[in-house]
Amino acid sequence: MNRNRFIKSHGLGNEYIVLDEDNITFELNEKAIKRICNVNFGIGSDGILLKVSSKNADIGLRIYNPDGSEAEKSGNGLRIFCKYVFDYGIINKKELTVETKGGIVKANIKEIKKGKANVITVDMGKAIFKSELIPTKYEKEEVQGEVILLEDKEYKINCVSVGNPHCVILKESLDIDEIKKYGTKIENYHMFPNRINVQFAKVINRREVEVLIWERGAGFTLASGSSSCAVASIMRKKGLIENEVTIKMIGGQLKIEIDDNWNIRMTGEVRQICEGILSDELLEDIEMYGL
Ligand SMILES: N[C@@H](CCC[C@H](N)C(=O)O)C(=O)O
Repeated sequence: MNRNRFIKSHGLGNEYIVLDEDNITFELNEKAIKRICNVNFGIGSDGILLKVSSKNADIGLRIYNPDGSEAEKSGNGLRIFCKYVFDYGIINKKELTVETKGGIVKANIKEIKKGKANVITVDMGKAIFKSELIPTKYEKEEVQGEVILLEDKEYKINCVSVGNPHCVILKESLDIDEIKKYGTKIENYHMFPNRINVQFAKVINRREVEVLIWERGAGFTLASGSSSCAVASIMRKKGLIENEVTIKMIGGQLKIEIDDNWNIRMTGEVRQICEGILSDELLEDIEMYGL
């Protein structure tokens, strides 16, 4: 394989660049991540997925946000990564395990189109509602319906971890400008020591939910797999939905299933955008300037 080869794919408009630890000639540090993810000075992406080895699973994955921070888990990231290892013959089976910082997940290539993985299911693990494990600084056992005040706005928040931390706000109507304005304030709210991903969610009916997303370390995105799992978990806990629900986002939709023990399964499409080589000039600029 060529040195510094990358592929770029998206899950419902949530885009990721995939790199292989054994195949890059530079250190994937904060400077490099920021520049590669920048749309003007790099390729542009909602994050980077780095293939690493694993002793405990078929393969390992590290997930980076465009601000250089590392995430424990990513739903779209996992489906994109599984498509990559399947399409490029790195793993030659339809059922595989992937080790992330947020735990080991089991994935299943559900639909293959022209020899390439198209629809993928991932068992994302359990929804965790315990405040300190999310983590939050709340002393209460769980953060459900807690009120926060942000300058001129009050929100009732509900928190959950699906491997990474989420803050779900139930709304009667969804406003993109509002999440763009308050997303960053909620992400960085002082009660969230590791920051948090934010969702505004509206129930359409017991099987359909509409969601807007503000991602930790990435900002406003068109879709998010772990956010979909988080929203479904909170809504299920409140008895607002059935155990199988379609999460509708700007970029597309995902099917989320939650069993009685809070195990979450996510199913959705992934599409490749392009593949290429990071140029020597880009690597020189990372070295010299960062972003
Ligand atoms: N887009 C992702 C979530 C990526 C990680 C997130 N920004 C975090 O910091 O936890 C998804 O599809 O789940």
